Amino acid sequence: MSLLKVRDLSVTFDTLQGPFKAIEGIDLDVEEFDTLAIVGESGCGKSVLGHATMRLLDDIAVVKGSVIYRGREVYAMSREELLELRGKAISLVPQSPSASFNPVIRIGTQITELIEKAGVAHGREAEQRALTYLERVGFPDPRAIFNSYPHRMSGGMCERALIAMSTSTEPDLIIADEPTKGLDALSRKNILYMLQKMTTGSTLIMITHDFKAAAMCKRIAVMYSGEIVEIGPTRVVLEQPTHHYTRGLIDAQPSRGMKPIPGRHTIGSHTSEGCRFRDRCDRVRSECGRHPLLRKIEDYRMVRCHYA
Ligand SMILES: Nc1ncnc2c1ncn2[C@@H]1O[C@H](COP(=O)(O)OP(=O)(O)OP(=O)(O)O)[C@@H](O)[C@H]1O
Ligand code: NI
Repeated sequence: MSLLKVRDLSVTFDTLQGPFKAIEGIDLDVEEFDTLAIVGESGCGKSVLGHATMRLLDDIAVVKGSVIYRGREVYAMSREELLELRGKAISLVPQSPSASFNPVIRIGTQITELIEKAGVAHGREAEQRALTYLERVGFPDPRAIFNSYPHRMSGGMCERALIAMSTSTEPDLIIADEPTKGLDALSRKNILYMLQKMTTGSTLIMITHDFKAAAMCKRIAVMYSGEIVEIGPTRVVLEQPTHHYTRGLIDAQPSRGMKPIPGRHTIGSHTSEGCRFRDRCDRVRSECGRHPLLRKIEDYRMVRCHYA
């Protein structure tokens, strides 16, 4: 049984300009101890997918489809079940540390509270656990960090504390949203090392722009304009991308000369039929006027292109 099973998931936001479809037709299976990177240009729906998985989107989001965690439908869970899911089973490391830490409450107090709320430990024991996790993420003086305020810490330190907090309840699944965003090269390397160490023994979904970060995951899913366009083992996908968008993204990486993908990433306006990437694709043919399905091309490998 998959740990997480997403079926035909779509999210539409009700906006002043009308309905805005952020993700559509997402199918995903994540096995226990799997590590999956989700990549794609800004606005393609990565964070929306992460939040929808935990039923964290607000009411203006219309969610269709299904998210099944350990055989249970997340969208049919009671309030209590949801609290348990978010407190203990799945942990989201949000895109900006400032969104998860209150700047004026000591780091230690916040981690301790989370541990207590999840029912993992209480009082002194919870505090001790917070200290242990701060130590595990490499703070040489965990007590000093425990007593610090988030607004006084650097981005890299905050991200590290966030990883300590998110793993302190020992969740089965960790969804890390852009853990290396805005960090310098050294902090980035540290955070990736830490994330890898701290998620050993759990399942990880890492949302990222950074292919170096993605490379630490066993599998990679590439999203374009609200859809998954390619998914497979990371090494194979990065070495032999089949979708032209994946190829474009790889060539746009700094290590590959930052060659930009021509054209603009259109999001949310999927009124027209056909492949969403066709305006930017250099092998477009008449067939591309038909919307391609995500289809299997090899074992464990799927792509949404008529010509792959
Ligand atoms: N609450 C909301 N209301 C309306 N639109 C939203 C809302 N949240 C997200 N969106 C839109 O949905 C689309 C997908 O957003 P999302 O944050 O998932 O992108 P992303 O792939 O995570 O991008 P980034 O890499 O910049 O974080 C964007 O166009 C965004 O503006
Ligand atoms: Ni995002």
